[in-house]
Amino acid sequence: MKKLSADQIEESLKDIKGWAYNEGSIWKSFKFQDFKDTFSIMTRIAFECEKQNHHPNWENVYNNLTIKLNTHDVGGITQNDFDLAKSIEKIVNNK
Ligand SMILES: C[C@H](O)[C@H](O)[C@H]1CNC2=NC(N)=NC(=O)C2=N1
Repeated sequence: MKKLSADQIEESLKDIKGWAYNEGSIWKSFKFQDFKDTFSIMTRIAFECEKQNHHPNWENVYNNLTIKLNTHDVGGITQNDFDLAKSIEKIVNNK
């Protein structure tokens, strides 16, 4: 997988609402109803990550979930990060 340039990252971010680039990752914070909802969505995301063999850095505090994506294999952002971000949006938006 090829590392994306800053311009390519900027362009790809336009397709995923609420995601931004910071310090080597693309990231977004989510807030859900309660812990049960949050963890259930995390479980669904986890299965999708296994399918894509691409895994998030994430932090959960009660009903808050912050997800940071990067490709540690290449030390940057790749298309894999944007593919996973789009899948996460589908799961979160129940599509
Ligand atoms: C060996 C294994 O396939 C790789 O380490 C995969 C697994 N999941 C991964 N997840 C993420 N986010 N970045 C990677 O570079 C990555 N690499």
